[in-house]
Amino acid sequence: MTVDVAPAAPGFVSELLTPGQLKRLIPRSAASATTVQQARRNVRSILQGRSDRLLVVIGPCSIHDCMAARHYARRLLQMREQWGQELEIVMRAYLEKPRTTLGWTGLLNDPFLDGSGLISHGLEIGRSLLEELNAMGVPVAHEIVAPATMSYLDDLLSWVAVGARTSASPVHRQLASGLDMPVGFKNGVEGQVQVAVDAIQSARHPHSYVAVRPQGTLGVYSSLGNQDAHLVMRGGRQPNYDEDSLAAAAALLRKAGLHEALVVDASHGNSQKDHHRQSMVCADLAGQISGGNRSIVGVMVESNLRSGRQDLLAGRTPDPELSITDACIGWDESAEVLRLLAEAVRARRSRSLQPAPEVAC
Ligand SMILES: O=C[C@H](O)[C@H](O)COP(=O)(O)O
Ligand SMILES: C=C(OP(=O)(O)O)C(=O)O
Repeated sequence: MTVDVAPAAPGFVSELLTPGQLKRLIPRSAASATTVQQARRNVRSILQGRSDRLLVVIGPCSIHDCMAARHYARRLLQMREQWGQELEIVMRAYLEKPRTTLGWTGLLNDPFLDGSGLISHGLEIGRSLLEELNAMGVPVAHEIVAPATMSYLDDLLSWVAVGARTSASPVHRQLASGLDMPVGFKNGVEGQVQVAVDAIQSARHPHSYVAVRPQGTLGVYSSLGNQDAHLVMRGGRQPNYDEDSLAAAAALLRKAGLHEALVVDASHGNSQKDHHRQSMVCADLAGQISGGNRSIVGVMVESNLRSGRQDLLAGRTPDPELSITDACIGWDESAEVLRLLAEAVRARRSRSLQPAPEVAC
């Protein structure tokens, strides 16, 4: 939903707390800090090939109801425990949405789902939720849409995406170069992979750029470069999760001197926005992984408590368990996808434990 009544006059409408003030108001607890630090370390090990587990970023396309998000997280925690040997499960807790044209832009921007755009409330509600999820032991993922809001949330995030609409953005690349967490750059909406490879190369280098300081003023930030910037294959006009497309992407990474680590998004261009296809994409990826593919290091899934999506209608409270942005797979299907991916990791592991076939001289 967007504001359909133009304001009387353009201009600033309210003050925001500074990032430092919000972090003092809603501090990161010791339990949360442990969740974040462990998850970042685990994801880095996977991306760098030091762990043979699979990163799985799974959860709602967007969060619009905090109770439902907590409920989802409690279920996901059980999955994290059940499949911890095979999977590093990180919850998609996206609080901002990039839109192709118009539409609801996420809990941070419009927490009351009515176009009132009370961002100051959105930041407080969003930060509290992320703190709670981490304190439960569930690490979270987010997409960087508005660079300025990252300084309000960065200490609570274990993985972030730069989306298909922003991988080419110099500002996002610079910001990624200074983040202390793995950043996945998605291929472009039309399916262009090179733009994300270029982004990774840029983000791995040091940059100097204008950034929001904890005190809320602007400053020049000098980054060291982010060695955990990596590629996310999300499809475009055509899916790109098949063996040939992934091999072509791995070749582009190799050519650029980058490690061949691929996270594959089962949704978006890879499902052609039909949520039912996500399980099929995951089954295909599970087959590639079981077959020994080591460049697939992660999978993304859009999943919610209930399958499908709903329109956000003025004056009607939406179902808390059903997506108001992209359609998602429901809980049972999600649990099945996680089982399948975990088994694929086991199969890949057992392959590498088998003695190499004898070669006749
Ligand atoms: O994942 C969410 C959507 O794909 C993204 O926000 C764009 O959505 P839209 O094309 O409906 O605007
Ligand atoms: C917008 C998203 O993805 P993409 O950038 O791949 O369209 C998303 O994951 O919410």
